[in-house]
Amino acid sequence: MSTQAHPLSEVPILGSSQSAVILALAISVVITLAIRLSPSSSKGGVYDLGGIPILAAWPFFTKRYDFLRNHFASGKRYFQFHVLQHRVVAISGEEARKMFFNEKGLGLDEGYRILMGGAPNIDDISVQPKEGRVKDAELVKRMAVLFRKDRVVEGTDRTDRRMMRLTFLHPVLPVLFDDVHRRMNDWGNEGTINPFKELYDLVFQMTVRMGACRELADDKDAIERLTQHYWNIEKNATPTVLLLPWLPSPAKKTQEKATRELFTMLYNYVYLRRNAPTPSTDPIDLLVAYGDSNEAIVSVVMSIIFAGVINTGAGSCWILLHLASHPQWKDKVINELKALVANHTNGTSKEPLHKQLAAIPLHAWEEELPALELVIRETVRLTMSMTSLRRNLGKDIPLADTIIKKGDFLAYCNGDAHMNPNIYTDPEKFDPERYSEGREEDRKETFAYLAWGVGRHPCVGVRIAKMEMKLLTALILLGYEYELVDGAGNRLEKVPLQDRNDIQQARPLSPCYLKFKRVME
Ligand code: HEM
Repeated sequence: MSTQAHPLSEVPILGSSQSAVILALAISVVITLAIRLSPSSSKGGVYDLGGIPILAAWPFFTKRYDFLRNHFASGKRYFQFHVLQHRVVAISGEEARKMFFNEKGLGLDEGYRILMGGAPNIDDISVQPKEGRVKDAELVKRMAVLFRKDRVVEGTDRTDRRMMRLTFLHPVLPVLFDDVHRRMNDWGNEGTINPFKELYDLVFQMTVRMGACRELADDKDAIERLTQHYWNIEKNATPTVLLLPWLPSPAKKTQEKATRELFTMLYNYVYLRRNAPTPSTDPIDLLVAYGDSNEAIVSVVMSIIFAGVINTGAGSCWILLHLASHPQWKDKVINELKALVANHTNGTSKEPLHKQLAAIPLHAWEEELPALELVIRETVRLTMSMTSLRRNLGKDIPLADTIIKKGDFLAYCNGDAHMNPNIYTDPEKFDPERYSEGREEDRKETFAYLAWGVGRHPCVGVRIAKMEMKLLTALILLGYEYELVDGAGNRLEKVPLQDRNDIQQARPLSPCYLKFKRVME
């Protein structure tokens, strides 16, 4: 393994000393934008919201789901508004959806980076990777290799020769079970947890194990700090930061500070692994073997952790919430999990639950839990009704009687399909049976089911995300009895509605906790 010095001081990270100049510049740009008033109009089949651009765009950043759905409900099929100097076209319907997910020139990353924020981005701290940045498409390839099935099970890799030298037989699954079990022990035998904190913490733990290195995954305090940095970046992705990215607002400064600290923290682990006497099979070592610079590896690991935590965290929480209020599905899943344990372990084993579950082969987790698969499918349909974003990086694209030009943005609310009563009967209802043979509601239109991505950008983490959700569900359903309670500890019979404007964490509209009692070690 090649060594690389630890010149963190050499990494050019800009401070915020230019604040005063930037502030003056920002104010003048805001004034310029604010006076660019235009009336609303309909041109080329696209309705222009008009008005003061910054005000017209504001609800897109504060209540995105309501903003898009309300405009479409009022009869507009396509409408546009401006974010900074950029044109954003919001689209709906099957034809536009097909174009959105299939069109080659539409870039995913730029869409999210500029219109969503919330993810750490080393551009915010002006780090210059010495050997160039890992391109978005390359980054996705790196992730795909790290999360291959055979690596999860036994660590072999047949397609990538550089990685092959380092990927020995090293099953990750038992380590994940150990990690989660150890952290669940901290809950005690009885109590109440906020799933949107505790389960997200467990998902962070698993994602760090899957996407970084053992030194970090074994250090609970370091993961706690890392988690804090991520939430600081996410919580401070305010409309001001997104609409006025040059304004040195407190939120922007907090984001930059968190990104810098996150970068420094991960950089130290990359340095540690690169200079370790013997390479391991951990993801950071594999990325070192790929030949990437320390800075590039940090940016890959940062993205893996963000992509890995956000949706898996929400999915894990909502599976438990929905099962609590649908006892027939809960029983079905529990029976299925018990059968899985009985079929794959020694029925008389005195091993603790997490050890028994860890002994079950991955293929059995993937193939022998049909009811849990349906529950996951339905849960992610409901949680993933957020907005997909793209930027046109290629040639002009015709839409209605208008042209989506290079540099324009497109926004498609997945709720247009997922919450469409013509596709999904009673779409707000949790009804895992809707996918079963004979009903197959998700096949009524092209790309009617978008929860794992479709077309050009399917999710590369789907396999590991499903495994993580199954692992958590199994440990909780078999190891604990639980019910839903509100903030005052009163039992909730019905699951609260999801706040669809909570675009990152997908929390419920009213507080909801899990009251639990341990029933099996
Ligand atoms: C419940 C968990 C998850 C859900 C529901 C989910 C869903 C999605 C969806 C809908 C997309 C497409 C977005 C779009 O078209 O705009 C996507 C893309 C992606 N996902 Fe996931 N995801 C999950 C977990 C993960 C995990 C664990 C990872 C890896 C660490 C991951 C990595 C990615 C990446 C890298 C892409 C972008 C692919 C590309 O640019 O071509 N996801 N995911």
